Amino acid sequence: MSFGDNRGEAHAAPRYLHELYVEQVGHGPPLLILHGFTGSTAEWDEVAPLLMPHATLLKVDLLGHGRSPAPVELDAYRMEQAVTDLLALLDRNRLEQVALLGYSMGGRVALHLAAAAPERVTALILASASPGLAEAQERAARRANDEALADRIEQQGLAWFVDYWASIQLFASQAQLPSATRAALRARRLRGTAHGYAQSLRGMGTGHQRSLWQELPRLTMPTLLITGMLDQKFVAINEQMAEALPNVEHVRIAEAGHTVHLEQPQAFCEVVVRFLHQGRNKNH
Ligand SMILES: C=C(O[C@H]1C=C[C@H](C(=O)CCC(=O)O)[C@@H](C(=O)O)[C@@H]1O)C(=O)O
Repeated sequence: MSFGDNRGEAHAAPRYLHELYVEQVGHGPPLLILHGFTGSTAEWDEVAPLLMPHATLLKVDLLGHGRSPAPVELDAYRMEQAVTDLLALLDRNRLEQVALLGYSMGGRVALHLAAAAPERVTALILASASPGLAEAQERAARRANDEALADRIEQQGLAWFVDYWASIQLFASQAQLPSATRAALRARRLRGTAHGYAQSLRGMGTGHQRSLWQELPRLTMPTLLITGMLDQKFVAINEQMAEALPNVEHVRIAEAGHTVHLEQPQAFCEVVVRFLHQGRNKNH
């Protein structure tokens, strides 16, 4: 399967458009929101009520997650295929343009969509995201790590992986969350499947995508980068992204780590809503 050069067109045919699970709620201009690895539409449960009065939320379960399928073929998970299916979803909903919000892995998908079809994206919100790894050697090493983890997910099973994943350093700040919040996150992750997560990692993992660092300067849509101050790794990545993006604001949220919308939902939504209204005011 061949893909376009990502400059406005992908040659892949929409393959999963009718199988993607989509929820639409809210009132206002459309906001397509994309969850992170091990997430789903339920990822937004804490923030949807705060965002719904300001936007029509188009929540999607990416392949291998939530109530969307987990195909066997790895090409299904490639970023270019995800972009093609999401653009077809917008077409089906007769949405010429949307604002786009992606968290972590969903932010990497959002960046691919914005790079492939910038004319479709009125505003880009990236929460704890990255444009991938710049160096081929980094990508190769990450692919090897992700492949090994994917195999382990399938060998050790879902419960093992969910507990392992919650324990990684990147999510250390979540230890401060109420136990009920952590339990709800664990329950959400357990509603996925070991196969779906493993396949997503093999097809859409950080090491499997191309680097989008060189594409950032041509993304002229208003872009909001959100990171948690306690997530030093992604604060640093997003500071570098902000240097390359031409129309960008980087907001660092206090007392939050990687999953800002879970750790500081009110602050997260205030920043998102202000940014969305700013963009609308400029267009009128
Ligand atoms: C562990 C690293 O990378 C992973 C961390 C975050 C991303 C993600 O989507 C996590 C969502 C969540 O569980 O809340 C994930 C991704 O982008 O696919 C990364 O693999 C790291 O140290 O970079």
